[in-house]
Amino acid sequence: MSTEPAVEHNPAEATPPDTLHSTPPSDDPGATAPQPTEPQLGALRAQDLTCAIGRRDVVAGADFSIRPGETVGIVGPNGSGKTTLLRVLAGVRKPRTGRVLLDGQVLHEIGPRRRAAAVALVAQDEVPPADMLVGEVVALGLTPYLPPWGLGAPREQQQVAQALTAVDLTGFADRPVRQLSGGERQRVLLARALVQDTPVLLLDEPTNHLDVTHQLELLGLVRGLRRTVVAALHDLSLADRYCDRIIVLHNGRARPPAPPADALDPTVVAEVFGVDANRVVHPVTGESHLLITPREARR
Ligand SMILES: Nc1ncnc2c1ncn2[C@@H]1O[C@H](COP(=O)(O)OP(=O)(O)OP(=O)(O)O)[C@@H](O)[C@H]1O
Repeated sequence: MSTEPAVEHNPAEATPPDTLHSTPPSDDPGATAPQPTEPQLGALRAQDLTCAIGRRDVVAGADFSIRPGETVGIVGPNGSGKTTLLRVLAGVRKPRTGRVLLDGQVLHEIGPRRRAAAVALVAQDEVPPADMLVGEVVALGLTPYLPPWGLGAPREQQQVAQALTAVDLTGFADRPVRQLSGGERQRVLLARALVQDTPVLLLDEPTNHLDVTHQLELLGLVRGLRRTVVAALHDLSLADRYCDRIIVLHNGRARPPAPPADALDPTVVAEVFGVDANRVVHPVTGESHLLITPREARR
């Protein structure tokens, strides 16, 4: 059967989900609790990447690096190429020119099984077969780690149950997919990607269909994972709040990843999206929020 080398990142050896950004340093000299180390895997590098559909270049000359464990947003108007770029970063679409390096290896030269253990993509509006059970869909994320016909072990069921709990779908494993709402289906697909336990997680519009509570929970969850996350997002305020850096796509180009305050500077937002952006301080939390308003609102 498969002659692919052993996977590099087996969930059986994976560290339990931990918070990358939120663990404060201990000031107790006697404290023995181990501090989480920075993730070692999941460095993505786009080298002079041109992504095309047919003969048309959708994004040209993209050149950037994403560090292991970073959460990077991709924003841009409709049709600017967010999905196309994500699919190239996932290895499911070949670039027209340039290459993607994953931990120094050319992504498109890695075999499908090993790639599936390294990169998970939650596509926009994917609809799993309606007659599958929720647990079966989530278990598909374990496929790269299993021997042929290896599904069904208690350990796998436990991993599926944990992932469903992480996306607030405890007890859904035996529900048919056809009985789910759009938002619940979206969270099942995220659970599948969680059990896939890859160093890199690519999300295409992950908050589509989600109510406001689950939008915030989902982005908080993925940001707390010790993984590299790249997410295409339409909501600039959410991108501003949850991303370490943001790539803005505009006129066929990808601006280099920059911290939200720079990437979503009011001048950039006005030029790219034609709306006004203002930073305001939340009156209760004191946090900075990006406020988007239509241009005519100021007239
Ligand atoms: N299968 C296809 N055939 C031809 N053109 C396509 C195809 N898929 C996408 N395109 C075009 O490629 C461009 C980029 O599409 P893409 O889906 O990557 O944009 P996007 O930024 O993700 O858009 P949205 O915000 O609407 O989801 C668009 O102009 C789109 O019309």
